[in-house]
Amino acid sequence: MGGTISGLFSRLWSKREVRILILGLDNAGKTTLLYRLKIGEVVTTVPTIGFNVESVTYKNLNFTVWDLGGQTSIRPYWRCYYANTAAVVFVVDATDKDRISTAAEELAAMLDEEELKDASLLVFANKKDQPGVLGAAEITEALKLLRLKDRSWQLFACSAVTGEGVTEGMDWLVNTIQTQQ
Ligand SMILES: Nc1nc2c(ncn2[C@@H]2O[C@H](COP(=O)(O)OP(=O)(O)OP(=O)(O)O)[C@@H](O)[C@H]2O)c(=O)[nH]1
Ligand SMILES: [Mg+2]
Repeated sequence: MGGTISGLFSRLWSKREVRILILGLDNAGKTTLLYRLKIGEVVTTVPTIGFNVESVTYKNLNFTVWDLGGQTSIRPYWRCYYANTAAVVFVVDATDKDRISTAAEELAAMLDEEELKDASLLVFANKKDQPGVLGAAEITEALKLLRLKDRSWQLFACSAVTGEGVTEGMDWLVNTIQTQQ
């Protein structure tokens, strides 16, 4: 009985806030993704100075989704948001071949952080609506994802603009978070 009650409480508690961070370099499409999740539409964005935060209900889970600015000068502040994060959605601009290595460095530094050791990782290779983008295999390689240890991760190609691939990624995330709780 006690187990049932505490199980119920933990489910209620987890319903209160599943905290998700959307991270990635500037111009990756994080804010576009956030508002696609929130309102299902493409919004006109400006570079994020600071953050946007929205409550998003997806498949009966209530997420608090933080979209942090990705500019070089803002990245040092990402760490202020790491505590109690269930999952990181790392958005890569698949058209940006020149900066994939920078994205890889930022990802590696982030995953080294103790506060994120239990966080799942969803990588979105964004802007797949554009021609000649980096493929999933190339991004997996560049981000060294196959070397990740003790981490639930998955990569999906998507377009925050057309919506293609976003549901597939979010479904994986919901399943992963639910099985971990
Ligand atoms: N073609 C295409 N453009 C996209 C896609 N997602 C975002 N963009 C565009 O990329 C630009 C940057 O998008 P944002 O969502 O503002 O990028 P961000 O990652 O929030 O950038 P910062 O706030 O500076 O960190 C905008 O012009 C978007 O319209 C996509 O899937 N396809
Ligand atoms: Mg933004």
